[in-house]
Amino acid sequence: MEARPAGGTMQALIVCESLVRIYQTGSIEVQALQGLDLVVGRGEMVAVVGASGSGKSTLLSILAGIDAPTAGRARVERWDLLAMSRADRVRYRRHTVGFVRQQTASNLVPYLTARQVIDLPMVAARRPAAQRRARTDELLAALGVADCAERRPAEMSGGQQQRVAIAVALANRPHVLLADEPTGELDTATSAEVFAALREVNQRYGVTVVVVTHDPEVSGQVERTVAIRDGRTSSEVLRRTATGEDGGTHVIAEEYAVMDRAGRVQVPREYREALRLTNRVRLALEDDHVQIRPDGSDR
Ligand SMILES: Nc1ncnc2c1ncn2[C@@H]1O[C@H](COP(=O)(O)OP(=O)(O)OP(=O)(O)O)[C@@H](O)[C@H]1O
Repeated sequence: MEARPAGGTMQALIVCESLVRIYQTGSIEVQALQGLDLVVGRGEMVAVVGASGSGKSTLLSILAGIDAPTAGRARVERWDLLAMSRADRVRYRRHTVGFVRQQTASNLVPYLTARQVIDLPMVAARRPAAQRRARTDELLAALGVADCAERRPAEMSGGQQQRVAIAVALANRPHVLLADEPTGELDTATSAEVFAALREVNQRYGVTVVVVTHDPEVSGQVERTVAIRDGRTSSEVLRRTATGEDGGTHVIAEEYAVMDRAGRVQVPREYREALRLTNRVRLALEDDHVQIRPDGSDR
């Protein structure tokens, strides 16, 4: 598969520009997002990584319509997430996005079977019973949990619970599936299985998937990984498979810095430290690249 620039050649489904979210607790202000830029194309599967506190969950809550941004732009399909009424928000959360949380138990209901819990969002959307039953059977099969249909969460493994949670999130055929550390509580083998399920639904249903993860192994399985640092998108890794001279295929991963609309780029700390780039730097336009050099005027 070809690597592509961030949403470049595809129709953009999610567009965040200079997104800001400030939390105010008493007199303390926390800037969880500080001008984040992100474009996700329709049908893409993107992993979002970053240190604890970098703003990943905040981004996902905003995209899920659970939280509202303070400033900037955030659009998902036709929805402007900064200008939605309460009723819009309910409609958006019911039909446009599906959400899977980290805590396996919080995605399900202890006293409901898998079949009953997958049915719930469709009841809320007033779908006819026959249609609901068919969709439930289809999702249980697609996620490999048909044998769990009549089981309650306590009778399922963590991996099965998360696959049922994905089925719940997909019940109303959303175009976007958001998952916040869906494999955080699972062991490596089970994580791989849940991640494979996300990939499977991404390909089978064409649903756009944004998944937050701490797990580098998991993020290595998607074509595009977006790194957030201090509430901003700092870099992206694009992966593509290429055929070598020996005829074998291998994966090439290339890291890109992300430039915002104002032309700002974050220079990685290792680069800054290696060349002692501080405060002022010299920029020079070359034929096919831009050069950044230490100031030098003080030496
Ligand atoms: N409701 C809130 N009120 C106040 N501050 C908050 C709130 N939610 C998040 N924050 C702060 O915003 C920043 C970003 O938090 P966020 O949960 O988005 O980070 P994260 O990258 O998802 O972290 P983790 O990987 O630990 O889940 C943190 O400094 C956090 O303490």
